[in-house]
Amino acid sequence: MGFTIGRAADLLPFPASDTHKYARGKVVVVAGSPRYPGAAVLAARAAQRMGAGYVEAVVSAPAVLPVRIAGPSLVVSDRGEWDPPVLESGPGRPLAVLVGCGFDAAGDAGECGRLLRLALDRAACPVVVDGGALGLAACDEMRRALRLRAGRGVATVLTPHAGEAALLAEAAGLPGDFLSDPPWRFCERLAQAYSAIVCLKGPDTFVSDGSETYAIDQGGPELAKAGTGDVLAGMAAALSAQRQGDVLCAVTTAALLHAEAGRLAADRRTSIGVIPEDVIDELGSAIQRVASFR
Ligand SMILES: NC(=O)C1=CN([C@@H]2O[C@H](COP(=O)(O)OP(=O)(O)OC[C@H]3O[C@@H](n4cnc5c(N)ncnc54)[C@H](O)[C@@H]3O)[C@@H](O)[C@H]2O)[C@@H](O)CC1
Ligand SMILES: Nc1ncnc2c1ncn2[C@@H]1O[C@H](COP(=O)(O)OP(=O)(O)O)[C@@H](O)[C@H]1O
Repeated sequence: MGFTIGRAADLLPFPASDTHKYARGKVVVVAGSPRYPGAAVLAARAAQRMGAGYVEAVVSAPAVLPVRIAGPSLVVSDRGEWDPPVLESGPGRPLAVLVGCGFDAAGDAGECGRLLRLALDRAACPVVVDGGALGLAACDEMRRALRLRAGRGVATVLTPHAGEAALLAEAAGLPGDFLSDPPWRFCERLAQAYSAIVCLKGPDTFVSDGSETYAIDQGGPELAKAGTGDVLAGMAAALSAQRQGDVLCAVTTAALLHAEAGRLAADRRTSIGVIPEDVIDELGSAIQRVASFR
């Protein structure tokens, strides 16, 4: 249940001296919407800071230029034209897809559903499903798609907060008294029901693949601010790309580093003042601190 800092330290993706950008992992971030463009920037930035060598942001048409300006090192494209071939990690070229941060499932359900479906069907690599895409994943059709992915041996990660987790539980027909389970058990059962790795976020965060479950309790209330979940999702996608053989531990390591970065940001800004951008800024110091346990 506990996840030691030493274990996280061993998973840190320090680059080899002869590496190149693709070898460090590519992350495709399909995120944002006309209503929430900022979520795409937070997630993509966090993926870069978590070591991904190449981050592509696939965003709504009106967001293309603003996202390019916010992140000149991001490769930005229009989601309306997103129709990728099979997205596969090549030899020495790991890949992961993040889908859903800043999706506006209420205003934009058709297009968001198309993008989620494309990500799940075409990505023969880890897919992290976050934000507005979680509500769209809460149905039998998507559960079947996740089961198929698990059967093909590719990991899917769901990152719900308590509200999104309740939607997923209800759609899977989990018992009405389900939320009275201890949260680690709830997380484990969600993972089983969705054939996925579930990262159940909250004051304590639990990460489960349905049989093994880890708890991260280092996070503080400075993280309770809109946008920190987008940061965690970007980090989880980057580490999942780089550690494809152990996505459960990659996501747990992301949650641990996220908590550490929040703490370091609070030391500087107080738990009142921290904003999600500060968590991204402190990620390097969090990595250094965790690396000292190697
Ligand atoms: N800068 C941005 O562009 C941001 C975009 N965001 C995105 O905005 C989209 C929609 O977010 P909304 O703010 O509308 O929806 P929320 O995800 O905040 O809320 C959806 C529902 O869940 C409930 N809920 C939220 N957190 C909960 C918790 N911890 N425990 C129990 N219930 C909880 C809410 O009351 C609401 O009914 C998502 O795709 C999200 O990723 C947010 O991440 C915030 C920042
Ligand atoms: N009181 C708290 N203590 C520790 N961590 C928290 C607390 N409240 C929220 N968090 C963390 O902050 C993040 C919030 O994610 P989420 O609710 O998805 O936000 P958003 O969608 O606005 O980005 C999660 O990683 C969660 O674990």
